[in-house]
Amino acid sequence: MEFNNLVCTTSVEETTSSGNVLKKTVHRDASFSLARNEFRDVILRLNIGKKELRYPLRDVKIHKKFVRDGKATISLPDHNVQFMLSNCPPDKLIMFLKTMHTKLECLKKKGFVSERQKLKSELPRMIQEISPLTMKDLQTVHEMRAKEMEKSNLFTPKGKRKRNEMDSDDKENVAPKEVKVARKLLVLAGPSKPVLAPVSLNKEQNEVLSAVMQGKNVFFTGSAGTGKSFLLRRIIGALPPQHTVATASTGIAACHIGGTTLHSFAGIGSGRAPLEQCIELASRPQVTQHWKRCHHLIIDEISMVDGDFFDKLETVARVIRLNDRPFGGIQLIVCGDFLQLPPVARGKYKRKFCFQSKAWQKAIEINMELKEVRRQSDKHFVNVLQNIRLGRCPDFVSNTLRATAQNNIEKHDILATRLCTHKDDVDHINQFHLKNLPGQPQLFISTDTDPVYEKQIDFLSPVPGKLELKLGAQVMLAKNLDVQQGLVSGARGVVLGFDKGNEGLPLVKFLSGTEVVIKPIRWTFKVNNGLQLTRKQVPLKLAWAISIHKSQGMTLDCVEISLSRVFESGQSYVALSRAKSLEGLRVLDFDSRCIRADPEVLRFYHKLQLHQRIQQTGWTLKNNFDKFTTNYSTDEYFKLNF
Ligand SMILES: Nc1ncnc2c1ncn2[C@@H]1O[C@H](COP(=O)(O)OP(=O)(O)OP(=O)(O)O)[C@@H](O)[C@H]1O
Ligand SMILES: [Mg+2]
Repeated sequence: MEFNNLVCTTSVEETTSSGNVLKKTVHRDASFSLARNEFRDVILRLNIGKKELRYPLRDVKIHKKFVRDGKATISLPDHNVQFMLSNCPPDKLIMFLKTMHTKLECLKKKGFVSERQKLKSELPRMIQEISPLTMKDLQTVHEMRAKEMEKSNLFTPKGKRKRNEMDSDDKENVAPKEVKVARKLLVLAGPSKPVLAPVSLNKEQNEVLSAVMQGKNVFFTGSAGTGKSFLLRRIIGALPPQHTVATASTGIAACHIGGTTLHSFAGIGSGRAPLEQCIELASRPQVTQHWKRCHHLIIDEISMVDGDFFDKLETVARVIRLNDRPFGGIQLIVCGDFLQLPPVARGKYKRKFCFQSKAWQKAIEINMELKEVRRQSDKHFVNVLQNIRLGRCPDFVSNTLRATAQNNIEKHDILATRLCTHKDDVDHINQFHLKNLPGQPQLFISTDTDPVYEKQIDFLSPVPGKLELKLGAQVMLAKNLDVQQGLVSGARGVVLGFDKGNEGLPLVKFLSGTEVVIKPIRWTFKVNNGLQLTRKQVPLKLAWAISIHKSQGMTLDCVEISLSRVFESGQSYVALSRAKSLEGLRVLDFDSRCIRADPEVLRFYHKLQLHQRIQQTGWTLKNNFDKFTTNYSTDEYFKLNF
């Protein structure tokens, strides 16, 4: 990601030396960059229209509490000026601030060239773009911080301990923030690479990102675990937050990408009312405002979005935005896997997938496919899952899955999570097991923004407002706490006790063997009327069972599946593909009849691949027509919309 051209809205405040604001101007299309002059000073450049302002940096104060929302304040007391940045792509802003801070720290270590020396200098004048952060920069800052720590007597001679004698909490607390950042970056980058090179996306993910950044309407798909949601989070981080709306078809999936549900954004209720009524609903001032402000609409788990709903959305967007282009000119970034869960069937109506809608044909410009599976590393398991995805069940697939029935996946008293086809079963299993545990239950009640929105928060939140736990309760983490320690969303554990010294918070042992007291954390949910709802709660949920529907999008440690009541195409695939490994999976009653893929979806994917092959090989339709049309009539072939 190019870090050194931060386009955003900025308010420039000229201040007195005591900080009083003398003058304030707001610029919508400002751009900040960092540069060096002939004395190696770090220069902050601000471009407003044709004007360029330059500020050599010495003392900088950064307020970054809302950096994830694309906002920050940079104060330069030496220059009596401060900049309030907003609508910055969050990831870019973070990189920019890190670079500015680290480069300045390094310069402080080397020492500034004095004004006197500058006056005497005969160096030719020059200004050049600053280089990206390197490992050397980080090491310099790391060393400086360590020295500062020593100086500030945090390591008193008496209390001095070797690092490996500390427990993990100590390590986290002792490391200053900069060192933690440095560590993280050290892990991400190879030793000789600039640290801010695009680090963690693979080639195909980067291709999607670059199509998105070119403003194309993109649909990207791929099997379960190919990193679609992972990539979406990067895409969200690269777009201006005020104009970007991240949504998903379900509350849980929306929570994975820090967004809201598509229905909540659309503001047209269930979308089943006649079009005129939907338009009326969307014409309410607050809803209209959101539609107008949205330039980039992101939708995850598109497979569960109903095609008719998608069509209505498209018309509503055009009408409300008074713009005839598809979706009223909004850029669409859509992802999901149509071979996973389909839209919920509505009575006698025939199910319509999104790709069967007129809006889809009109709007989607580029189709891309991620092929590298990241969730599972075992090639054999990946192969089994690929067959299931396509509704195939050759012998090696059924043999492999049947063999898992013998798997002993219980460890450290942590039982496998049962994935259920029906929600009622989930509640029943969890409550039954909890009740049967001896001891008093401990209740954890969330702190929500406003009890009035409890239902809405319940729908969006991955954790309940009232969480009842007991010693021995099977639990699952609902948020990434420490990726390196394996404390990620979906990680399985068991409650070992309640820490009296810590407000009675639950002490949980995880499969990795790590034992941690789980503290409440805050979730923020954006809803359509501009409100930000929050819930503060212990990030745990009961995990004897969860529904397959809610598991879509998740990565799970140890799962047990009974497929006998599967009723949807794709349901078995979603369930099985949550497991990270065959060792962490137990299929109780495998029956090849429960492996089903929707023929319409298969046809859609077939066409998609056909189209990609044509593009890749550059073959002309005319010369190679026969090779591609084995499954299609000529008519059908020419109807291909790719
Ligand atoms: N480039 C990457 N580098 C490291 N890990 C990755 C990368 N891409 C994906 N992952 C990891 O792979 C796992 C699966 O990713 P993710 O949940 O985004 O897949 P998905 O395609 O959205 O799956 P599903 O279809 O089940 O929703 C996650 O643990 C994620 O962190
Ligand atoms: Mg996903």
